[in-house]
Amino acid sequence: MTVKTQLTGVEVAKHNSSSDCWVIVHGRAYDVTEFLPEHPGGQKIILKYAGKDATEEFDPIHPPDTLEKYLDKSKHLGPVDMTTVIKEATEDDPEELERQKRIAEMPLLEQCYNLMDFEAVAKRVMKKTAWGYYSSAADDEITMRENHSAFHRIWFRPQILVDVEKVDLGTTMLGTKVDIPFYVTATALGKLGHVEGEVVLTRAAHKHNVVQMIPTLASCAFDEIVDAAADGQVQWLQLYVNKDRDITKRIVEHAEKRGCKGLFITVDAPQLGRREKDMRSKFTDPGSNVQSGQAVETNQGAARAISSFIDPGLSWKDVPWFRSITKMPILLKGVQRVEDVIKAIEAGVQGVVLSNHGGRQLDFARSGIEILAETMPVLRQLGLENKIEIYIDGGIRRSTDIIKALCLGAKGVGIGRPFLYAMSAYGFNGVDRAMQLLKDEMEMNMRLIGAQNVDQLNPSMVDVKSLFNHGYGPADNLAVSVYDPLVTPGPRPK
Ligand SMILES: Cc1cc2c(cc1C)[n+](S(=O)(=O)[O-])c1c(=O)[nH]c(=O)nc-1n2C[C@H](O)[C@H](O)[C@H](O)COP(=O)(O)O
Repeated sequence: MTVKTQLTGVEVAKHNSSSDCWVIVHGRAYDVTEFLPEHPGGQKIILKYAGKDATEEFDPIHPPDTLEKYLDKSKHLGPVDMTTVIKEATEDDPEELERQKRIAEMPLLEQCYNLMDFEAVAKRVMKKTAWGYYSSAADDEITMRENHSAFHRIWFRPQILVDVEKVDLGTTMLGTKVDIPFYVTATALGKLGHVEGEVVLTRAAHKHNVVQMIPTLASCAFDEIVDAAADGQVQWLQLYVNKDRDITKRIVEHAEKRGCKGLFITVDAPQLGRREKDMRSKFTDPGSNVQSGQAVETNQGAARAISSFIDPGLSWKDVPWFRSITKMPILLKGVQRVEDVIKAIEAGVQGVVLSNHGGRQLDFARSGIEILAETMPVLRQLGLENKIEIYIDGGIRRSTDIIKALCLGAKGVGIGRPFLYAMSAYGFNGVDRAMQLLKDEMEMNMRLIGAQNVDQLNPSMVDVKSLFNHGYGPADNLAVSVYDPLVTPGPRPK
């Protein structure tokens, strides 16, 4: 008697309704009928794949161990003979054909000379859902543009006749020696841009001896990203705090056990910002929001669909609890005014990231570099400047941005989108080149400013007179081109 070991595609296809819903992921079938109302991304996105293979849609958004971790074992139906699964005949989607043509004509990697080149290429070759999610920022995206344009209001006061034959770009971050003062900051859903996701950034960070901050909302499983690191490679954890503190405690303890050397608690996102490019993509459909039980509105985009667990009740009273559950240095990511930097010192944390989340949260929040310029003089006046490590992120696109930040007192800077774009367009080689370009630029500009190492960078080397004067501010592009050409609304959802 032959033991039936595999389901067939025909059998799975029979379970294709909201009252009886099976899907296939990575060659295995799962009964998700009872899970449907709990899915943070809504029911419709799952029902679209009822009775079918959902792997392609599942992968960029969910770490591989998601079903293992969260779907009751009784719903795991076993392997499917994939040769019996009828592949959806994808009618030739003209937009996809167009995109493939642009990929075929994309510039050679060697033709990318700076981080903005990667953005330009990524915009042309990325899937529009992915571009929409990565490039999106809140409301009119004024803060996202201010993040970079603020650096243009800072001018250098270089010193001359310094022997700069040898220039050392190295520094330490939370006690870790790094080759250049930037780190790969936490950005969610790495597999939207590249099939391997965050592990690509892990490998590039190792090659250039910089730190990687692992996002809570990574596409790759946390352990996958840690396992992809080389021996001794340093990684930090970025944490969105869950309303269920037991889950948060487990995540923090596991990260410490796996060797993470820093806990970066994101404090500027009690609710994820309203990112309209992301919302325009056809990512999610209406469905129930498991945590609050409200229906997730249509077109909330990826951000809203994956962030319903975040606790808006997080407050200063939680900091002692965090200090009680981990020995890792604790830093607050998303601090936006000097009063809160002082509170962070009083609360006993080891550092802050002056950041507005890449403009993806509160529009008209100030740039990290402007908050830094406000903060350091006050800390110096109070004799607190060495009590805490201060990082900034947002809009860092040139090594001169890094140098300006260090002149003003930052320990280092976080970089997000540029490495995502480089990865999405050219994979590991793209991120590798992006990091090398920054290193080469920085070595040259350190010579030109007259500094042999980063410790010599100081406030006298920059003129920040105009920094606080926003003038007309960055152009309000959104009013000009409301519909990003690559993310125009598709046909009305059926
Ligand atoms: C670009 C990007 C940024 C995200 C990000 C995702 C993307 C695609 N996500 S988000 O989906 O929730 O918004 C995170 C995140 O998971 N956690 C976090 O702390 N910051 C998140 N950030 C913010 C990031 O850590 C930096 O603050 C920001 O990217 C710095 O600005 P640049 O992109 O200009 O370098």
